[in-house]
Amino acid sequence: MVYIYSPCLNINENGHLTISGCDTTALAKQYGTPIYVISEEEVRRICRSYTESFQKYYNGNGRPIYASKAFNCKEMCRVVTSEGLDVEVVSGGELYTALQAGVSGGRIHFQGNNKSSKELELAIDNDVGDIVVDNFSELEKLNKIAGEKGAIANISLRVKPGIDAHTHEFIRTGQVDSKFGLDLESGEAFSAAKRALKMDNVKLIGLHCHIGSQIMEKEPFVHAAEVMLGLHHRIYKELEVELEQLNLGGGFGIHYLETDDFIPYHEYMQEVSAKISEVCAKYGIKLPRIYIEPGRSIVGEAGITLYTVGNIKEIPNVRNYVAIDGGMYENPRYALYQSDYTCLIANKANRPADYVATIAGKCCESGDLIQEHAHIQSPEEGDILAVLSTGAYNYSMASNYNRNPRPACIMVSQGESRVIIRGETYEDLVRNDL
Ligand SMILES: Cc1ncc(COP(=O)(O)O)c(C=O)c1O
Ligand SMILES: N[C@@H](CCCC[NH3+])C(=O)O
Repeated sequence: MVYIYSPCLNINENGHLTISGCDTTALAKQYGTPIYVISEEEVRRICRSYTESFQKYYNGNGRPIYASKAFNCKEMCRVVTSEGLDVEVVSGGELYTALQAGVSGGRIHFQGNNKSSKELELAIDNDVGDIVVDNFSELEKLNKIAGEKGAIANISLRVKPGIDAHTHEFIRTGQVDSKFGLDLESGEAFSAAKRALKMDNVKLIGLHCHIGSQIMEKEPFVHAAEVMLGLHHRIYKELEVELEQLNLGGGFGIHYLETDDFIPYHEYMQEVSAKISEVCAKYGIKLPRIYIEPGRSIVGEAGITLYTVGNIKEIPNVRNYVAIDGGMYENPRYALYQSDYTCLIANKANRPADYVATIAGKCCESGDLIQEHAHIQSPEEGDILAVLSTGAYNYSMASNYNRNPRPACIMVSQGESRVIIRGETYEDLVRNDL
């Protein structure tokens, strides 16, 4: 049998996979396939465990921020903010979505390594509480735009702490050779702080770092906290400014396979908070307000994708291709990172997973695979295939490649389901064509 690791998943008396009490085969029938399904309960449970950790380890002096790039839509913004989280956005589009969902500007943190003037204006016009400045050019541009609008923008500085986390090279961001942020070691980040503190239309409120994504160990996070507090302290000592906040980013690993061995996030929280207290005591400085910015660990395991199995091509001594009605257009992660996934036949979930399959999409591309060497139940055309842990970076990275309409997204809770993003239609695909 396939190992079902998320608490929102189960197998019912018919041997069907369920999510938040909904039979996945019934969801596939009601809404069609492919579809993304997200468990609201699971998202809420994880949000709560983060907020409880903040209460426990920081006495509430800080807050988790949901990194909405993992999965951004209006309902998701509503769900996470109703649980007390702030929202991080990384583009004008994500910012607009959060605002449309009713998130107040003050609860939004705006990231991005190359924000346009238009995006910065949108942020200032909506009183975004924390614009995370990536580089000198952006700092000057923002000061000018804020000045023209008679505003003072609250900013943090995105710092590269020089930490090389062990994860896929495409999703590592804290090392010196990175397009993100201001370098710590060369003094670039300190110089940016000095410059910002002299500006009339920005207010420097904090520092930010993010070392990468799907990180399984806690040491790089603990190290990053220590290094960042070193800069915080240097700014205090040499520039006589005690910054209000420190954002240590996201990046906590989740299950994609049964064998994935990552540290549960409350353990990160415990060790990082202990290091922060120790370092602050050593420097004799006040504890800044602490933020973290998880995306994947909030929504990743809460989501699955459902497909209908199409043709099956068994090539003797080569491999078995099991074609599905989705592909790299709605989940490009295998094509990009050869990322692992657990797959199963949802209508045969209690049977042995003794068939080795390559799950192939329907795009015109040989690399359009969702998984290779997947151990699934013996498939037949018309079966429902479920791919687990697709809540993060699937819908948000989807495209219309081959003019495939992006699938709908369904939210489920306590046996009930509702559409939170409508599936695109062919008319949607030609809407902007002239
Ligand atoms: C600046 C920033 N914050 C937060 C995140 C969220 O990371 P994750 O989804 O791995 O928690 C990312 C993505 O890696 C990021 O670039
Ligand atoms: N999109 C990536 C991670 C990048 C995280 C955002 N900085 C993934 O699917 O794993």
